[in-house]
Amino acid sequence: MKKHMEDAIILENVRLNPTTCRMILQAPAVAREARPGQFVMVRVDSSFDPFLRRPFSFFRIDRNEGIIELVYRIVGKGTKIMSTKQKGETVNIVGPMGNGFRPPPEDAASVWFVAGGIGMAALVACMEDIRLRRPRSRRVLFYGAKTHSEFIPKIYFSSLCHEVHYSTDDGSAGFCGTVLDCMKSVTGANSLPSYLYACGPPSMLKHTANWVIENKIPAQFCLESVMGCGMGACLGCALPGQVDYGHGKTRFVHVCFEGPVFYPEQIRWEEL
Ligand SMILES: Cc1cc2nc3c(=O)[nH]c(=O)nc-3n(C[C@H](O)[C@H](O)[C@H](O)COP(=O)(O)OP(=O)(O)OC[C@H]3O[C@@H](n4cnc5c(N)ncnc54)[C@H](O)[C@@H]3O)c2cc1C
Ligand code: FES
Repeated sequence: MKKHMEDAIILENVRLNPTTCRMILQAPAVAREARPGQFVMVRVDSSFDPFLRRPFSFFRIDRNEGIIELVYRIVGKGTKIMSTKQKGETVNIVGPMGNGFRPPPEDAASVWFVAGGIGMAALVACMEDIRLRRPRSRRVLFYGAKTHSEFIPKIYFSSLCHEVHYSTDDGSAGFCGTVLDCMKSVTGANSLPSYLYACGPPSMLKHTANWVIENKIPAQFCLESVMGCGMGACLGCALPGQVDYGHGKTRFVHVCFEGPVFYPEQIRWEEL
């Protein structure tokens, strides 16, 4: 897949909640190639400080209009600078990077999406895509966060799924507990999903992976790791896992070019 570098024009950059922003970018070259689950590397400032580009998933993609959207949580220097950018300014981006989500089988009766915190940023584009590709599948979202103020507004996802279940660690909204416990609480043994997509913090993914493997549910997981180059040069994004290229299995997977989307069997979760 062709990658592009372009100066993307900021069309909007607004807060969705106290710690999360949404940036809309006019980026026709990247948008043309982008798929859900892939990401862009953003140079947050032309001053080269911070020096390394930061990776962000495609939150939404509009190929016809040449627009991509990012939803990002402010956690450090780079994202703080991003949050100060104004409409009309540009940010240099490179992408699309990574493999992206594959669609579920044609006959998948129910597809579940499990989002933990800012992991939701990668799943909205996936839900939108599956709504178009598999209109007969029942789409159910489980959305967990530490506390209610971390949720992004439901206007961004409520029309994409048939059911939404919220959970918070502190009980301030929805089910009180983890998103996996929330899933288990609404699931009888007879109503397991045909397919599952997940994105969130490592501990959430780990527990969800054990659960899908145990219940033989086909799934894809979108993972994060701290990235240097984002394009396979530095090997800094390695995680314990295995990819079979037909001549023996590897011991590590590289999130930027073999991921960020993996089948649960490809990761050594116990070592994460
Ligand atoms: C493929 C991919 C897609 C991503 N998509 C999104 C997204 O859509 N929205 C979003 O908000 N974030 C996303 N992230 C995480 C995002 O890239 C980091 O939060 C960002 O780079 C932090 O930059 P910073 O300069 O603000 O923080 P820094 O000052 O670099 O770091 C602040 C803190 O964040 C931690 N951190 C830095 N990078 C990462 C990382 N890659 N993963 C986990 N923790 C990190 C650091 O260890 C440190 O504790 C994604 C990461 C990857 C690898
Ligand atoms: S971030 Fe450099 S190889 Fe993946």
